[in-house]
Amino acid sequence: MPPHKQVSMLWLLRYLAAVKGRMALLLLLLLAATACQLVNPQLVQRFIDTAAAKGDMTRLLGLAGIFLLVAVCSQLFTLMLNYLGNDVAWRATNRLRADLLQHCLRLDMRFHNLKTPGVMIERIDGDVTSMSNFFAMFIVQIFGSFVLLGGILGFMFAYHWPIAVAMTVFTVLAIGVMAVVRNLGVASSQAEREASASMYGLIEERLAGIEDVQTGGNVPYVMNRFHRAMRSVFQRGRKAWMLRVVPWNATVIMFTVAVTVVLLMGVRLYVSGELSLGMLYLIFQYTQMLNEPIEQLGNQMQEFQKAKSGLRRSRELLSLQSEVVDGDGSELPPGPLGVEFEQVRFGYSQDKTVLHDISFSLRPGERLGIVGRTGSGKSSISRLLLRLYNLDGGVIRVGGVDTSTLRLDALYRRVGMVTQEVQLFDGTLRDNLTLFDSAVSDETILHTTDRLGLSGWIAGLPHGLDTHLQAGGSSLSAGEAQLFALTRVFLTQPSLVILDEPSSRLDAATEAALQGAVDQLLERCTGIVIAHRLATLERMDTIMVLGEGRILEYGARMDLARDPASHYSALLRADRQEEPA
Ligand SMILES: Nc1ncnc2c1ncn2[C@@H]1O[C@H](COP(=O)(O)OP(=O)(O)OP(=O)(O)O)[C@@H](O)[C@H]1O
Repeated sequence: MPPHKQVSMLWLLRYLAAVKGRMALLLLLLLAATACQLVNPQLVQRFIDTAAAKGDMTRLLGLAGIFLLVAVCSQLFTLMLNYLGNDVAWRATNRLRADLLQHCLRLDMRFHNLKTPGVMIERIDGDVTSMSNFFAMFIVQIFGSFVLLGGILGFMFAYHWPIAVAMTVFTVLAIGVMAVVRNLGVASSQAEREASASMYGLIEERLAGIEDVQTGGNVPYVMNRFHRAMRSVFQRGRKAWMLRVVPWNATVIMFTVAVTVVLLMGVRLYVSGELSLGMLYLIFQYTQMLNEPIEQLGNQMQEFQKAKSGLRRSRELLSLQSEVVDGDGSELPPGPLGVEFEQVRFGYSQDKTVLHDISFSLRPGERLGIVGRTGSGKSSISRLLLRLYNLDGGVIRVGGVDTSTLRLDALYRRVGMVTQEVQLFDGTLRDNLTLFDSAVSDETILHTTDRLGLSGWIAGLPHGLDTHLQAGGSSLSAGEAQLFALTRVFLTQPSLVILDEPSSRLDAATEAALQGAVDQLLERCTGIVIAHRLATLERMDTIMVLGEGRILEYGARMDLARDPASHYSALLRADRQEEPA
């Protein structure tokens, strides 16, 4: 969407529709508060005129009593209005936040590769927060301001039309000026939000890589970039603020002129005896009161400008489509799933092909080991199998079904993956193992860990399954994280499992435990193991050797191992020579 394209506000109505009952109550309260505001000056006018005419004391006391009652009610209504306005804002914006997050979670990896988490936080929360006041009060206050303006001018026309005409001219002019200048700040407000999104991105990125920043002595460089980001936020923020306050300043000047004109007209009429003192007060008071709805309209225009850039960005985000589209099939055959790649071609960007013409086929229950140098495309194969990206060409079939025709959840239910990076969530070990699925009982977990030979590890933790783990992955060592990830996948009972092996060396005991767990896992499903250590491949049926995105070799492991001319046996020889060292 081009940055300056007009954005319709109508899609927001969807969010307000959910709170329409509360909105109606808000409008009722507003009408009641406005009525109180209009009535009170008239009570004072009568009070002044009665007092000036040395009228009845009981009537004066009565008027004072009613004035007090109306003033208290007006205050109460305003209080309730504020409360309800905030309530509506939170309800409506929380829905929008949830929609944005859900949408982002479904967007493809190409999108996520380009955005840092900091930027995403700003877009999901920051932009929406900038709209919250707009949600709460915009419609209500715009409506309320017009009702109040209408009421004031209506009464004035009933009392004295020339002054009413002067007030109307001023009101129309003031609103007209605001309508013309209201769009001034939108582009700069958007630029301000963009600058602040990249500042959050920078903070997040650097904190995520805190170890590298500290050990690499990069703090001055990071601070330098941070200062530049802050300067950009400040400069853009200042410009946006200045452009936002223009409408407000314009009306303040016009208002001062209007009050002077109306006051002069009123005083002249009072001196000539055409107006009572009470009426003079009423005219003065109503002219003063005009300021409030006009200022309110100005404020709302400012909020509108702030909201509009957030709104535009949220709308833009919501209109992005994931390149990976859910298919409509959900049927995969029972039992271990075969895998077939047919002339698969893929690149993360247009200009570089990472996988060329990859074709192979795995029978259900078969175990494939993939080896190859760093960057040869091993992990990319597993990402494609899980449909994290679309293919540039070819077909991938799982269980004989083209994965692009499958529903993603149907695929993920049957395929498990253990990567080198294990993501932990803030919660107990149990929650992390079951991914918050309370249907998995403790018995199943313990039975599984027992089978995998991991019960000793869990028993060694301070609170067993209730041990609290921190988000990220820092509370587990590399070996523990791998054991943990295997258990997690085991519990989902996959029919096809992909293991992206850790490259770090584990101690002998952990390695033995890990190997045992892998064997157990692969016993009941088809397995693809991306191996960095050739020892892991001893239990594989088939070997694929990848080189620069092409299959250099593919065949039965035993055959390749026996053939001295094969890449695989060359790798085995190199591995054996390395070992004594
Ligand atoms: N998210 C990405 N965006 C762009 N290019 C990528 C991305 N991930 C990987 N690549 C590139 O694709 C190529 C293959 O990467 P891949 O991760 O599949 O290699 P690999 O064989 O698994 O490597 P390793 O053994 O180091 O894990 C590399 O050139 C890499 O730079």
